[in-house]
Amino acid sequence: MWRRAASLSPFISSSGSLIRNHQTAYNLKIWESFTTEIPTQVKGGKGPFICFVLGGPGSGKGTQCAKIVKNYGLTHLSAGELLRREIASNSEYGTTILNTIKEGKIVPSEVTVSLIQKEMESSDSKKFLIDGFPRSEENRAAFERIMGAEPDIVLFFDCPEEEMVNRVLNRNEGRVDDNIDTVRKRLQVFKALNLPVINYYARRGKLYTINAVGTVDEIFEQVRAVFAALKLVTE
Ligand SMILES: Nc1ncnc2c1ncn2[C@@H]1O[C@H](COP(=O)(O)OP(=O)(O)O)[C@@H](O)[C@H]1O
Ligand SMILES: O=c1ccn([C@@H]2O[C@H](COP(=O)(O)OP(=O)(O)O)[C@@H](O)[C@H]2O)c(=O)[nH]1
Ligand SMILES: [Mg+2]
Repeated sequence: MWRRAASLSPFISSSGSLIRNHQTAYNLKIWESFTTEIPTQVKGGKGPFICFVLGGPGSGKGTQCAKIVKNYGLTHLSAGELLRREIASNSEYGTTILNTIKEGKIVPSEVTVSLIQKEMESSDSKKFLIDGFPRSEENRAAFERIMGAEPDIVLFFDCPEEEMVNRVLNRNEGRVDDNIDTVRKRLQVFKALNLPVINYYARRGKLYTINAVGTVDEIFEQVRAVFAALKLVTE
């Protein structure tokens, strides 16, 4: 079992410097994201803790998720990895998914949500880190509708485009979408479809913006402050 404290720690609520003074690469009105209360769960506290991890391609989502898993024991579900696994398994949607990823577009919500749903429902975990999803308002609505759940918090790794492009082009994981043409398309999709989701969660007081420039450890210190403030306790 795990639980959360009833309010944010003084560290975040009094100084708030980690998030409050940060000018985002995309000029988001992140002041709206501030809340002095822990976000309420739509499921009355009965469902698992859900953290969505958002950010452009190469912003460091996967890298930071690995550290969150190590330090806080959340179960990591990367939507992109689930889709790549589906391609590798030659499933009925494999070719469609592959072509969509090559184009930097977004796979139909039903496909992605059903993969996430399968993972969540077959797991005993009570805390999930959902990485790279939702990528559009339609994705978000489909998750809410199908899962009957909302995230408790959303981390946004905010990174300048030039840095994201450099990281993607140097990633060396042999991905079909890590090339300059696809990454340019992915950045357009990110701005057009993913930023509105990020803004939505800012308005809902669930967004924690992390400055994604710096060393992996420096960035993780900001993440640690968010989790410390939430007092996620594993019992
Ligand atoms: N803070 C950082 N500084 C420089 N390179 C980084 C940093 N964080 C991650 N990377 C590298 O950038 C690339 C993209 O990181 P990744 O975690 O895969 O991002 P995302 O999942 O957001 O696309 C990887 O090669 C990773 O090793
Ligand atoms: O919910 C998702 C997650 C990923 N993708 C597709 O998978 C690609 C790679 O996603 P991933 O999260 O692995 O990329 P990252 O942002 O980590 O580089 C995206 O560009 C999309 O084409 C998608 O359609 N829906
Ligand atoms: Mg990733």
